[in-house]
Amino acid sequence: MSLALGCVADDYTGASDLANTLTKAGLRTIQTIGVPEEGRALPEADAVVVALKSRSIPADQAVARSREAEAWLRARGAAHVMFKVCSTFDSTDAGNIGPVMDALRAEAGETIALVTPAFPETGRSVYQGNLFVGAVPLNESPLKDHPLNPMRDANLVRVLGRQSGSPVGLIDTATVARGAEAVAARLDALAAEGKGAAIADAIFDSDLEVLGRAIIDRQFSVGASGLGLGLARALVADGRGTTDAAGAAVGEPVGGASACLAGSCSQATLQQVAAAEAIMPVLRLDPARLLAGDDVVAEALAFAEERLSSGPVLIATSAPPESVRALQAAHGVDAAGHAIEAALAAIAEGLVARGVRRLVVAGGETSGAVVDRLGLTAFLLGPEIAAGVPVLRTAGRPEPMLLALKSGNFGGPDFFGRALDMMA
Ligand SMILES: Nc1ncnc2c1ncn2[C@@H]1O[C@H](COP(=O)(O)OP(=O)(O)O)[C@@H](O)[C@H]1O
Ligand SMILES: O=C(O)[C@H](O)C(=O)COP(=O)(O)O
Repeated sequence: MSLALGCVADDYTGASDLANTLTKAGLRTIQTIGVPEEGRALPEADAVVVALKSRSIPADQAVARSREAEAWLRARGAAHVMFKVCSTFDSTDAGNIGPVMDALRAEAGETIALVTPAFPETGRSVYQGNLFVGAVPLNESPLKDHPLNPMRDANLVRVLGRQSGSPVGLIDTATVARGAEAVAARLDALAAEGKGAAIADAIFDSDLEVLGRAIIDRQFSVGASGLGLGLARALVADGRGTTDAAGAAVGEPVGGASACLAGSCSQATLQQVAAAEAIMPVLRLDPARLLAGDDVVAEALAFAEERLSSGPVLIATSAPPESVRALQAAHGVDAAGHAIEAALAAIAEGLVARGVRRLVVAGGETSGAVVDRLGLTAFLLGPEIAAGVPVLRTAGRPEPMLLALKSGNFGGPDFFGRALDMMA
């Protein structure tokens, strides 16, 4: 395997989001869960996205796991490694974007890293270093109420500066408009000033193409799917991609039952769960009962068992911000989050034991818990369900499954039905 591009992603939904973008741009891409075991045979690919569940763990653990993934990618020919973070820069002042960036930049032998979470296809843009979600700054968007990392500062130069051990500069939109050489020159100038990172403005895909061209021959960058698009288009333009990769099929249909799980509490997921009630049985779990020790998992599996032969079901813990805050006040943010993730993962395992082979999961941390519990190790990319959300086919599992790992903020109100239709 000689990779054109290697990516280390800090959560599983973000990994599949990026893998989808790279595939559409013409790179044969596979997503692995963690670093593959030594000697593990993988399909031929131009790019590999190594998915880690490292966004919300202690920074030192995130750094160690990211280093392992970066080394595995370099050993397979990846000249450029991109650290994939959330398009809404999901993180806290304790990390992990800054600490992981600092470590991987050092491993790459670079003095500065270009950083941008811009992803215009989903309404993420960066202007004067400020991240916008649609028309509003990050700190006025629903991300201000995220259960694990509420985003309360839109200025990424400040946000990353609080996380990184090195000063952070800005590559503004006027510089980007002047083209790749101007961006490269600005990066070098900021490095000469002692900056270790530069937030790059980007509003349109054309800006991301400029950024991709500017850094494709460097060794390291940090971004979301938008920067992945820019890098992929630069590689394909250089003849280092495979133009027939877009929309790769997922092979033979997969039989069995279908089910959906939702742990995301994003505004988009709340709307999608509500809309799903019109097309399938929906069970809304009470996390307070779960945390009080009631066997909510058994109740959920009994609910599913009675209905799976007739069609898909949706099991959700998703709740509005005020309910989330109340539960967290009573039990703690991490304790509540981990308990709910573990419960949804146990439910997923029970669903598969009851014949589910097509599974839709809403939420990044939720997807990580579910995929790890099911012991899935790699995915092939299928068609796109919604911007940033592809159909995934398991690789290496004796009996294949189809999954959709939906980033909390992605997809329209009809997402669950649309995903199941595309998997059928
Ligand atoms: N009703 C709830 N109250 C509190 N926390 C919840 C509730 N439902 C889910 N959670 C937790 O909120 C977090 C959602 O994170 P995640 O799955 O990454 O979703 P997103 O993709 O929207 O960020 C998880 O830790 C999950 O366990
Ligand atoms: O928004 C993105 O860039 C990715 O899809 C992502 O990282 C989503 O993370 P989430 O936790 O599923 O929102």
